[in-house]
Amino acid sequence: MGSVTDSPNTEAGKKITVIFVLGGPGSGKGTQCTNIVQNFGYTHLSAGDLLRAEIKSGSENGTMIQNMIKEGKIVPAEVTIKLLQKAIQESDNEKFLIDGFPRNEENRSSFESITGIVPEIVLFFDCSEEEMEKRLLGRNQGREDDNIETIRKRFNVYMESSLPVIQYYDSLGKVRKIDAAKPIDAVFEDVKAIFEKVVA
Ligand SMILES: Nc1ncnc2c1ncn2[C@@H]1O[C@H](COP(=O)(O)OP(=O)(O)O)[C@@H](O)[C@H]1O
Ligand SMILES: Nc1ccn([C@@H]2O[C@H](COP(=O)(O)OP(=O)(O)O)[C@@H](O)[C@H]2O)c(=O)n1
Ligand SMILES: [Mg+2]
Repeated sequence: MGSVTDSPNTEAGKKITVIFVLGGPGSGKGTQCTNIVQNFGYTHLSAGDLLRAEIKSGSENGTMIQNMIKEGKIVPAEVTIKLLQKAIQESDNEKFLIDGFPRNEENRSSFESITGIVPEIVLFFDCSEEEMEKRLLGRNQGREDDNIETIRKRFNVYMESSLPVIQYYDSLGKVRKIDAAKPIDAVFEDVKAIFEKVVA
């Protein structure tokens, strides 16, 4: 599992396409991934959802993950990558949206060295902190990290650790930046224009 093979994007014997979906907390990553799945046949893998499911499953890492999420910190890459690999291997699909990952340099470099997978493109949902804060406070999904104290910590982590990853992919010409401050439908119009150009 997870071995690097001759073909860069091969996992568990199948050729796969990966698109990373990045942007600040509350920028609309999950919302737009749902739209993309319905229109373009990708499978949505949210790193945050996989980590929250791991807590619920009673896994031995559950308490550690829960504490990290409450503090807005990034869980060690090894843990998140195992969950992503398992989800990829269990899926019949070959096209994946990986949402909320990689969130720091350790996520990025470990994923690349462990799986050998490089993203086709990176979608970047660009939104002001003020708008993201408003959305997170109104999200109403009962998340323990959607409170103002943790939100501020998540914004700091985003600025310090996640933006440099986006800049790295930008230097490789992979980033497709989207104005995420617009209404959901208008953002999706821009997303569609990008996907219509992706050769899958
Ligand atoms: N373009 C938008 N305009 C207004 N609200 C939005 C928009 N996109 C998403 N939302 C809302 O903002 C909240 C955060 O969206 P979500 O997709 O969960 O973001 P992320 O996964 O990036 O944290 C949700 O309540 C969602 O319904
Ligand atoms: N690659 C990742 C993604 C999320 N997480 C953790 O999960 C939390 C929630 O991530 P998420 O992607 O569900 O959050 P949103 O950006 O959707 O609001 C993060 O604040 C981190 O604590 C992580 O540790 N590593
Ligand atoms: Mg999300």
